[in-house]
Amino acid sequence: MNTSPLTLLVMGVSGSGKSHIGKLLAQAVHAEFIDADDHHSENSIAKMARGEPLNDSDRQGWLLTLADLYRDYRAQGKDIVIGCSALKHRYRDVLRQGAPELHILYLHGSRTVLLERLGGRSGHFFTGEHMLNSQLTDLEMPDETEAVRLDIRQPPEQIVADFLSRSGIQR
Ligand SMILES: Nc1ncnc2c1ncn2[C@@H]1O[C@H](COP(=O)(O)OP(=O)(O)O)[C@@H](O)[C@H]1O
Ligand SMILES: O=C(O)[C@H](O)[C@@H](O)[C@H](O)[C@H](O)COP(=O)(O)O
Repeated sequence: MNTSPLTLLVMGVSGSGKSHIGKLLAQAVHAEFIDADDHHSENSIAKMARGEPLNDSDRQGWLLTLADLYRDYRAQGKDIVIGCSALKHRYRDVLRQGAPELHILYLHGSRTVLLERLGGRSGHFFTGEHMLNSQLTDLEMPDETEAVRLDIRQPPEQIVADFLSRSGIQR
């Protein structure tokens, strides 16, 4: 059995279920869950609160921080699940700098379902429809060699079970 620390990423646009599924996945493998949203700079949070989408330069330091988190957890022998949009190939390359054996769950959904999900959520700093549009424009979907892609219309428990079986993770 492989005992090296698990490094997992749950990715997708806003409303795809990264936080919800990421927490369930972390429970299932007894790992810690980290929400990338908790690591945005104050500037980025203020920018999103004004309804302005983030750009590459806003995301750069944030992604490096997340890569460092993967590195720290690996160094301590601890399993970690991060929920992060990780929209572009080069963003995921930054994350892999801290986690060379990153297992990725890509949560895929239509714009219609995503908007429904965002509409059902309250108390979150990210709400605008045009912000979702911007993320869908930025999104560079991973292919099947990079990630396990699952449909967000499935029940959360099913998504977690399918991901674990398709990525061959046993914990
Ligand atoms: N597979 C699913 N089926 C039904 N509802 C879901 C599913 N995944 C997430 N949700 C719900 O959709 C909303 C958005 O999920 P959330 O985890 O906040 O997304 P994200 O972190 O990607 O923005 C939440 O209300 C969450 O409970
Ligand atoms: O790359 C991005 O632009 C972000 O990840 C970011 O804008 C994120 O989407 C918001 O912080 C909302 O958080 P959720 O994605 O969890 O809804």
